[in-house]
Amino acid sequence: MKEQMESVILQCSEVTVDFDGFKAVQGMNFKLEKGELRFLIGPNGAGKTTMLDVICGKVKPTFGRVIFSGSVDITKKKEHQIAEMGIGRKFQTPSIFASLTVFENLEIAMKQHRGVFAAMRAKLHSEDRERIDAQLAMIGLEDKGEWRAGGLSHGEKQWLEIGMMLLQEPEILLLDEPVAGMTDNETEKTGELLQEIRLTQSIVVVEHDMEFVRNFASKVTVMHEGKLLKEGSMEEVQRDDRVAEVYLGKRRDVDASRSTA
Ligand SMILES: Nc1ncnc2c1ncn2[C@@H]1O[C@H](COP(=O)(O)OP(=O)(O)OP(=O)(O)O)[C@@H](O)[C@H]1O
Repeated sequence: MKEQMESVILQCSEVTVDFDGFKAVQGMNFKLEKGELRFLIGPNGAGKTTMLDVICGKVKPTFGRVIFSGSVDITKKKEHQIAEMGIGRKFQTPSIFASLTVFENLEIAMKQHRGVFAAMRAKLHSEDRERIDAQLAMIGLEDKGEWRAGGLSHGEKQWLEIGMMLLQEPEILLLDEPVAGMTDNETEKTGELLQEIRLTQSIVVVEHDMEFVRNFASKVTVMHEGKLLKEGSMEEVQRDDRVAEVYLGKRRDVDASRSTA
């Protein structure tokens, strides 16, 4: 039992979000294990992004608890405190410094994490440089460290931002549609990157691209109208009649070709 508790990194219980009388999320339960790569899917307006907003503290729930790392209820914490505790959020639009190099972007992310004194230190230690080089290799940009970040492709910018997040050493990464707008090749590489990250961290991905989900998900959570509709493997989710029903008219999302709708 104790072991089971320790393997849970995030537990959301009965989370409800009310926007002026409209319940975007209603009594949502969500449990994430350490090292999980979880996909959160559902039709438009299901409440997926709002759930990510709750977990990173951008939106405060009107009811419910979000327990991080077994003990802390983060609904009581401020957004920056939650980030410092180890929950990193990546939004759809990359927030990189376009005029700086790829290496400099990573350097800033690392120094931010270490605080203001480190940020003022002019010189990078050799171990810092090694850390950044290792990060560059992990995100597949080892040959582009000296490139201006603004000159990267869309997919590469997304990877750079993921690399910047990783240098802040989060325990959970929250990603909102990371492969939207990517080529097939970039999408595949992103899936492989997420598989590598989950060896050391936990990840929640909100995603509409069903082929991507099928290829890389082990467990999928389906939301509909602010509630949990179904949770299980992609096969289980696809076989579920209620899931098929909520996707009716959008069947291609669940069944067939790539969609980034
Ligand atoms: N700040 C807000 N004020 C009022 N309503 C909101 C606010 N943010 C979201 N909503 C509404 O809450 C519902 C859930 O939105 P949310 O963005 O969480 O859905 P989603 O599942 O992420 O959808 P999508 O896949 O289209 O991004 C929607 O009906 C949306 O219009």
